[in-house]
Amino acid sequence: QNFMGSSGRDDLFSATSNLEELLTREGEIVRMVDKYLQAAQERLDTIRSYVNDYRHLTGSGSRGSDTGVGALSSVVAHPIDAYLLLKRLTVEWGMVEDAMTHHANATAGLVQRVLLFREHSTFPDLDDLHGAAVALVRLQDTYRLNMTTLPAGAFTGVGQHTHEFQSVKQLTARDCLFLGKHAFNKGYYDKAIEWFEAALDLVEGAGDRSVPREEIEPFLTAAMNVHDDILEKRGPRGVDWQTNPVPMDKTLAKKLRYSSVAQDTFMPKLYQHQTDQEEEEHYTRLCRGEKLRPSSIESVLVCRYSDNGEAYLRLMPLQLEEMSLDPYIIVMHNFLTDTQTQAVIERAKPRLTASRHRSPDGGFVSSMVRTSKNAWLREADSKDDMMTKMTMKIEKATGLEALAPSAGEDYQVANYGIGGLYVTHTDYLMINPDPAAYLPWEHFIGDRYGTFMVYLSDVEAGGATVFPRAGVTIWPRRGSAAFWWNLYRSGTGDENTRHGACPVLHGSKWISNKWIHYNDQFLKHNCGLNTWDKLSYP
Ligand SMILES: O=C(O)CCC(=O)C(=O)O
Ligand SMILES: [Fe+2]
Repeated sequence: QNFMGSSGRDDLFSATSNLEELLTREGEIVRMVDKYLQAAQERLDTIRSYVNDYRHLTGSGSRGSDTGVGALSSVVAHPIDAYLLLKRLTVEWGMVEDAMTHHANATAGLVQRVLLFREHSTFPDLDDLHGAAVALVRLQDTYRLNMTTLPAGAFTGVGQHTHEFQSVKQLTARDCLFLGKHAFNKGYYDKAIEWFEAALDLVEGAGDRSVPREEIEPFLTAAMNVHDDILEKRGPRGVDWQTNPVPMDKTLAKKLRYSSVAQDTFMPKLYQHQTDQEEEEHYTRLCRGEKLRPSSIESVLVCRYSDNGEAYLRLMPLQLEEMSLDPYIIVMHNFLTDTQTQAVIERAKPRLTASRHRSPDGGFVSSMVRTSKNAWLREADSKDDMMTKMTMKIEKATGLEALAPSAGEDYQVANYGIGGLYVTHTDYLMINPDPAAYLPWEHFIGDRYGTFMVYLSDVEAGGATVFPRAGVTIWPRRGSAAFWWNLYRSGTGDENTRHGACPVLHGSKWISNKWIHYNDQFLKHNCGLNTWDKLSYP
C-alpha cells in the first residue's frame, strides 16, 4: 500500500551547509520578486488612477454599475471636460497601455530569470521534500517527540540541551496530512495515525482551513485498518514496518494475545552479536541517552590526565574521559581549540560532497545509510602547517604513526544537517576473506587500527555517537576527540566497536576523522600472542 509516489534521494535536507545555501538562494529570488513587485506597484498605480479618474468624473463610485445618460452628457458638455476626455483617450491611455505592456514584459522577464537561476543552481525538487518529510518522521520516532506539541513546532531537546525548541512557523493540517502519508509509506503505521489525528485536531480544534476534514478522515480510517491488519498478521515490528503494541480497534484489542503486552520488555544484550533489529533498538535507545550498562561497568570509568609518556604533553596533558574499557573507547576533551575547529570547517566547506560508503559489492555508494556530506583534507594541502601540527598531536596522544600516508588517511571532514545520521557500522573495512577484494595499497597499509574522531562543532540536540554492543553514548562537544581501537592487536576486527551517528535533532554537526592504519605501527606494537589480545591506552 502506498499513498504517494515513491521518494528518492534524501540529500538537500541532511547537510546544513546545503540548507544555508538554499536559504541564501531563496533570498536572491525574493530580491528579484520584490524589485518586480515595487515596479509593478507603480505601474498598477498608473492604471488604477486612470480608472479612478473616469469613475470620479462620471460620478460612478462603485465598480461595474453604470451611470445614467444625463450624467454622461453633462460631462462632455463643458469644453474643458471634452478636452480632458480626448486627453484621457490619447496621452493617458497611451501611458496605461505602456504600463500594461511593461507589466506583461516584466512578468515574463521575471519568470524567465527565475527559471534560468534555478537551472544554474541546485534547487530542491519533490524528492527532496519527500526526503525532508521522512527525516522528520524518523526524528519523531527516534527521539519519541511529543505529538501534542510537535505540529506547533515545539519539542524537548535530547543530549546537550534538554530545553524546549520552538520553530518560527507551525505546521498546518495539510502539512500533517502530508507527513502522515509519508509515515505510512515508510511503514511507520503508528506514526501515520498520529499525524492524521493531528491534522484532524487542527481542523476541528484550531479552525485550520488548509484542508477539509473529509479529505483527512479516509486516510485515518485506512491507516487504522492497515495498522491493525499488519499487527495481526506480522506483529508490531519488522525491518520495514512498525505499529503500536495493541490494535487501534477496541474489539481487536480485547484479544487475549494483546492483554499481556508489557510496558517495556527490553533487556540490553551487550558485548555479543545482535540481530539487525536488536542493534537498531540499542542504537535508538542510546541515541535518546538511555543507560544500558550495569553500574558495575560504569562505576569503574574515570576521568584522568595523561601525558601518554610524551614530554610534549607534560604541560598540556590529555583530558581523558574513559567511555568504555572493553572495547577501549575514550574522549579527549579540548583536544583542538575553537580556532582550529573553525579553520578545519572553513577549509572543508567548499569541498563538501555527498558522503559515500562502501557497498556490499566493494564499490562506493551514496545512500540513506549515511546522510551527510564530506570532504577529504590532507596535511600537505594547507599553506600553513596547522593540519600537520594536528596530526603530530594525534601521534603524541595515541603513540601511533599517523603522518605518513601509509599510516594515516587524509582527514575526512563530515557535516550532518537535521536528521543526518550514519547507521551502525564498523570502521574497519577488510572483512572480505578473499584477498583479491582489495587493492595492493590496501594490503600494504592494512586495516583501520584506530579511529581518531574530533567533534568540530557542538550539536544543540541529538547527533550522539553510539556503540550499540558496547552500550556507549558520546555527546558531541566542540574540540573533543573520541578515540578507539577498531582491531585486536592481531589485526582482527573487534565487532564490539560497531557504532553509528544518531540523527541530528537540532543544529548542525561537524566531525573530522583520522583513520590510523595497522601495518605502519609494526615498530611500536607487537601483535600479541593470541588473536583476541587488546590494547587499552592511552
Ligand atoms: O559522526 C559520528 O558520530 C560517527 C561518524 C563515523 O562513525 C564515521 O565517520 O565513521
Ligand atoms: Fe565510523
